[in-house]
Amino acid sequence: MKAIEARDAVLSFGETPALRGASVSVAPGEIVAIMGPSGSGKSTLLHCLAGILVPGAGEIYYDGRRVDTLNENERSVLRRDHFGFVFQFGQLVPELTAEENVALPLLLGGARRAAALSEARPWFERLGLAGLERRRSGELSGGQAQRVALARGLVARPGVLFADEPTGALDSLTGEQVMDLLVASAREQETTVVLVTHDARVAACADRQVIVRDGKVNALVHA
Ligand SMILES: Nc1ncnc2c1ncn2[C@@H]1O[C@H](COP(=O)(O)OP(=O)(O)OP(=O)(O)O)[C@@H](O)[C@H]1O
Repeated sequence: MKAIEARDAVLSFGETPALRGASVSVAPGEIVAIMGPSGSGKSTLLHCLAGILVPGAGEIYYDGRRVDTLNENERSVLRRDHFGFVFQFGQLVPELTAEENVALPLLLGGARRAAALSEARPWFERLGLAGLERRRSGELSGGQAQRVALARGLVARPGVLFADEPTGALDSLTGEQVMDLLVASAREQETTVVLVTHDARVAACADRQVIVRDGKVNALVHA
């Protein structure tokens, strides 16, 4: 199980400050929800933790390793080999079948096609998607597509799963089902989770909630 941490992260987009010294420490195997008003810096903090953006000041650590000092290529290898991602709109590759989408992180990690597909397939049963393996994303409901995206985020057993509004495009019942599956699967494979959400019911599924305001993590709520 792996820890992820931001220490005093500062980041501006041009003149717009997005993070003004944001610190958050997520323990190995912990599920943390990042809440806060629109524009407060939640996604920017998630992107810094995930090595997508590099803060102008401050430090990011994954499993005790400094992330923000890695170069672009090193960060992209780190993301590929250690992190999983789920976004608001599943962002499945439309040309690929559902099972090929799930297998994608394994293929990018160098697995052979047959091995990757056979690791991808059990996820369909596990997430209630049996029979949909050969569908393309245009032939899936929003909830089904998001479960495929969740399987893709977890298939390579990442150290950390980053989820940015994973239920934001779903109705509340479907969102609840996706969250239940996310939490159960992450716990089962001991994946640490950093989740951005506006939805208090989604955040309540986490072990702990942190609130971002004006680019700082300034309140802690224990679930
Ligand atoms: N690519 C960008 N270019 C310029 N400004 C940006 C960019 N991304 C974010 N910002 C600005 O940085 C600040 C923080 O944005 P961020 O997306 O992190 O907030 P958020 O809390 O995730 O918002 P929301 O809940 O609305 O998604 C905002 O003022 C936003 O306008």
